[in-house]
Amino acid sequence: MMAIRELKVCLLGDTGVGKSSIVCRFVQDHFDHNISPTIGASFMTKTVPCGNELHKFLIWDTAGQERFHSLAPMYYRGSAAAVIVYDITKQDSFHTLKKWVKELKEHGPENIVMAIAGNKCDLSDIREVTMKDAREYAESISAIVVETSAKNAINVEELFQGISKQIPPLNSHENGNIGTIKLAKQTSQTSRRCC
Ligand SMILES: Nc1nc2c(ncn2[C@@H]2O[C@H](COP(=O)(O)OP(=O)(O)OP(=O)(O)O)[C@@H](O)[C@H]2O)c(=O)[nH]1
Repeated sequence: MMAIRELKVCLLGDTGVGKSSIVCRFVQDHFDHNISPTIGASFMTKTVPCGNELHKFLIWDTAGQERFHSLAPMYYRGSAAAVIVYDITKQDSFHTLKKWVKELKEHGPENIVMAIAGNKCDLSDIREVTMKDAREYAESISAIVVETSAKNAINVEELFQGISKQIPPLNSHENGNIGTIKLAKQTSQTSRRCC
């Protein structure tokens, strides 16, 4: 018997930074050059082992287009973690990320784990955001930070592993409102929905 913990995770960030592509790489190990912009939000799950627990990520991939901004609270409310994504080749997207962090701090769950993903690191020859700037900023807000490439499958697993490690274990006194607890056989299951 192994405890399965359901952890709501949302992805936030500018349109086109690669949120859906990161989720698609993580859940389906697939990359689509012609992926469409998300309308509203999309949902997928993936279960991964973490120590003697299983973490079932309930992943809400939000739409980055400004017209969907007002929907975001539905997805970050009750989230154990937020993955905030920017595109390393677009300084503007790093600015948008900071706005999301501010919103999360003001209106998000108190103990939300924040993970910053600098996506498209396969395009580092045209980067506009340095790793140093990203690290310093992440440190200032106590967030995890990693550069990813959904395209080349770089650091996507590591991103979610990093989140898993930041979630206090079940026997911790701090586990308050970060997911429900179920007992189940030791199976690793992945629910796949189209992205
Ligand atoms: N080179 C490169 N391109 C990527 C990468 N990740 C995503 N892309 C491309 O970037 C574009 C946008 O990707 P999406 O995953 O739709 O971006 P999104 O953040 O979900 O966008 P919205 O749904 O509008 O919020 C697509 O053309 C992807 O193929 C990456 O790691 N490297």
